[in-house]
Amino acid sequence: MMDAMPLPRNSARLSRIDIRALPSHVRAVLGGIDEVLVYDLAMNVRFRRVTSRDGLLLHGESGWAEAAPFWDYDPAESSTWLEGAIDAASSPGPRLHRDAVPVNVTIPVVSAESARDRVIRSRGCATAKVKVADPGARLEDDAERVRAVARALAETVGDEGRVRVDANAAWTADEAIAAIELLDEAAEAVGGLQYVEQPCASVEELARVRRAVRAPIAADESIRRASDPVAVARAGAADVAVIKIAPLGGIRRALRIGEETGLRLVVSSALESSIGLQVAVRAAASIPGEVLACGLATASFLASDVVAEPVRVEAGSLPLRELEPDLRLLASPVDEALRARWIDRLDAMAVHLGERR
Ligand SMILES: O=C(O)CCC(=O)c1ccccc1C(=O)O
Ligand SMILES: [Mg+2]
Repeated sequence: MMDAMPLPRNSARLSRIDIRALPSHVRAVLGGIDEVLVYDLAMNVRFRRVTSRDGLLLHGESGWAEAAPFWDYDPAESSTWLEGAIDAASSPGPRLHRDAVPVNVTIPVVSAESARDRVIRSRGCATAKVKVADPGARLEDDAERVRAVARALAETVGDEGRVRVDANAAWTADEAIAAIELLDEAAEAVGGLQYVEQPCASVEELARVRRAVRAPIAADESIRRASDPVAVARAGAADVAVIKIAPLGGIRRALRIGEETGLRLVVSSALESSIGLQVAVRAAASIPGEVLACGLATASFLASDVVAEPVRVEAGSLPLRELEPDLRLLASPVDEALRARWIDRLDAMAVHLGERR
């Protein structure tokens, strides 16, 4: 008889890649990886230009991990995501210092009313990160959204409420200085902005903005997409380092970079499935001492997930869990063209990784 368990609604798609059929240079890079899957998930919100997520899930001696570089990352840049996933699936995990990690609720570019709603339904997050400066968005709408979020937090968690914003490098230095002044004021109900993430693209602009505004500055793209991820810290251009585990090459490499910056750390997601999020939770749980709320509460942006029970915020934190993909999803395979694209991409990433080793 066929498996009688019904598939979840809005089902994710999942397919297997036969490792034995891969070229030897790819198999050499994969090392002890004994399972490679391709997933394809819809998102239920537009996040910048991203409306769906697809990627690879890898299994090895230490469990499951994920490599899901966005399609605008070239093979060289993407190869660090693969490196990190192979490392996480193959190496013993880090020493853990806590069994749950505080997280921020992430507020996409939505109406003020919907933003308020998201804070209230955040399952106890005292910190909110508000996306601002989306292409085509108006600063006044950003300010209104920040104000709604700050007020909702002040009402629900009082003094513990924190609001940070993320501009994804959209502003010039002059635009940033003016916008931050306005948004800092909009966050008045929680005492102003906790920090502004990546207001401008370059380290020089960040440094200039940091000198000109009250709010602290966090670096994200300046770390995650830079040839020298520590340069922004050396230049005195940031107060906080946003650490994305997958693009920075996995738990150990990412945390080493974080430590080298000497800045306060926030571990944040790259919109991974629950498998990748759980690797990032493990990384955040291994940071000794205080951690700021991490940007890992993004599973709710996925319309479906690759595990039977997606990671879920509890009392403002994500608990540590061991997760594995729901293999029943193999009954709804990804498009063959997408699977072929990932096989090609795996090859291209492996070439870069092989050369670096
Ligand atoms: O940090 C968060 O709260 C959520 C993650 C997030 O914002 C993000 C997710 C995918 C790609 C880029 C970013 C970003 O921080 O810019
Ligand atoms: Mg960011």
